[in-house]
Amino acid sequence: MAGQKELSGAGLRGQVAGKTALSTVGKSGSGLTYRGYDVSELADKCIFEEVAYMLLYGNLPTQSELDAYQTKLKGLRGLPQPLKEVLERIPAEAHPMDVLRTGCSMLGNLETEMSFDEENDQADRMLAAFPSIINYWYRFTHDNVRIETETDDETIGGHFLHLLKGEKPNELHTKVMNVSLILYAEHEFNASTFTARVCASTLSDIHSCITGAIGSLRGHLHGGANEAAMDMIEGFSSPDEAEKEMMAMLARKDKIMGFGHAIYSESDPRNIVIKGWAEKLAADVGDDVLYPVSVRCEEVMWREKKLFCNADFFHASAYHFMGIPTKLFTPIFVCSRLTGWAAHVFEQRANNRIIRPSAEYTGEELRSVPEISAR
Ligand SMILES: CC(=O)SCCNC(=O)CCNC(=O)[C@H](O)C(C)(C)COP(=O)(O)OP(=O)(O)OC[C@H]1O[C@@H](n2cnc3c(N)ncnc32)[C@H](O)[C@@H]1OP(=O)(O)O
Ligand SMILES: O=C([O-])CC(=O)C(=O)O
Repeated sequence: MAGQKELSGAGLRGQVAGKTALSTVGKSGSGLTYRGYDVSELADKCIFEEVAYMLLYGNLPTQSELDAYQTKLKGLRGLPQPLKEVLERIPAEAHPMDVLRTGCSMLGNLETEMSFDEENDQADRMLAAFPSIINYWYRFTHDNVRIETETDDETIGGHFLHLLKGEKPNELHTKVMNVSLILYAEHEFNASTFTARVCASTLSDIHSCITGAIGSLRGHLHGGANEAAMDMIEGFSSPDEAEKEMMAMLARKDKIMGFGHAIYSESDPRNIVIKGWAEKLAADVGDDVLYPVSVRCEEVMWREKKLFCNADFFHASAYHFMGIPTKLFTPIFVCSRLTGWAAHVFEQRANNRIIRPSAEYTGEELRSVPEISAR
C-alpha cells in the first residue's frame, strides 16, 4: 500500500479541515479508495460513468440505473447558442483551462442553480457539457469548424475523443480514456477540491464552486503537472539524454513535474495503472523513445531522490500516444475531477459551517496613521 507521509508544517499539511465519506488517500487498499472501493479495481472493472454515478449518487449503479444515467448524460451534450458565441470569441492562443473556466462560468449565467435541490442535475449537466465546451472551442479556433457536440458515444471518454478528432475512437483509446477518467475522479482534500469546498461553505452556487476549482487545478503544482511533464519529456531524444538532463535539473534544485506528492510517501497508486496503459499505447503506436525516456526519468528520480511518479507523469505519454494535444491534458482532468468536486460540494452543503481559518499575524505593531505630508 502507498503509505502516508509524516504530515506537518506549512500548507495546512496534516491538519484535519473537515470530514468526508468520499475517499481515502494513503490509508487502505492500494492507497486510494472511493467510497470504500479500491481505485485500481474500479479502473479494471468499471466505465467512468459508473464511478461518476457512485460518487455523485452514493452507490454503484445497477445495469438499469447505469443505462438510464448514460442516456441522461448523452441528452445533455448540446451547448446553448450564447455559450457557443462566447467560446468563439476566445482566442486560439488562450489556455484551454481558461476556456473551461469561462465556459463553466458562462453556463452558470445561462443555467443558474436556483436551489440546492438542483445540485445533482447541475453536476450531470456539467459532466455532459464540459467535453463539448472544450472541444467546441478547440475545433473552432484550431480547425475552423463549428462541430456538432451531440454524439451518440456511450461514454464521456469516447465522446471526448470523437469530438476532438471528428471520428469514433477505437476500443483501446476508449478504454484508456475510461481508466484515466476513473483515476483522476476524486482525491480527498487536494487543493482544487478544497477550493470548491471553501466556496460551497459560503452557500454559493455550484458553478462558482467548480469555476474556482478549475482555477486551482490549472497550476503546475497540481493538475497542470501533466502538461509540464509532457513539455519536459518530449525535449529528451533518448533515455541517456533524459538521465543527463534530469541530473542537471536536480543539481539546480529544479522542481520536476509529475513527481512527488503531498500525501503519499512511496508511490501514487494511480501511477502503476496508467503506466501499464502507457506501455500498451507505446507498443500500439510503435514508440521507442517517449516511453523508454519516461521509464528512465522514473528510475533516476527514485534512485537520486526517492521521489516517485504521481498520477500525472505517465498520463503525459499515454495522452500523447492517443494523439491528444498537450494543452488539452489538464482539461481532461477537469472532465473527470468535476465528479469529485461536485460530490464534495454536496457533502459540504449537507453539513455546513463556513470555512474560515485563522492567520498568524507577522506584521507591524499597532501604530497611528501619519499625516500625508509627514510620510
Ligand atoms: C494530481 C496532482 O496534483 S499530483 C501533484 C502534481 N504536481 C507535480 O507533479 C509538481 C511537482 N511536485 C511537487 O511540486 C511536490 O512534490 C508537490 C507539490 C506535489 C508536493 O509538495 P510538498 O508536499 O510540499 O513536497 P514535499 O514536502 O514532499 O517536498 C520534500 C522535498 O522534496 C522536494 N521535492 C518534492 N517534489 C519534488 C519534485 N517534483 N522535484 C524536485 N524536488 C521535489 C521538495 O522541494 C522538498 O525539498 P526541500 O526539503 O529541500 O525543500
Ligand atoms: O491530493 C493531492 O494533493 C493532489 C492529487 O494527487 C490529486 O488531486 O489528485
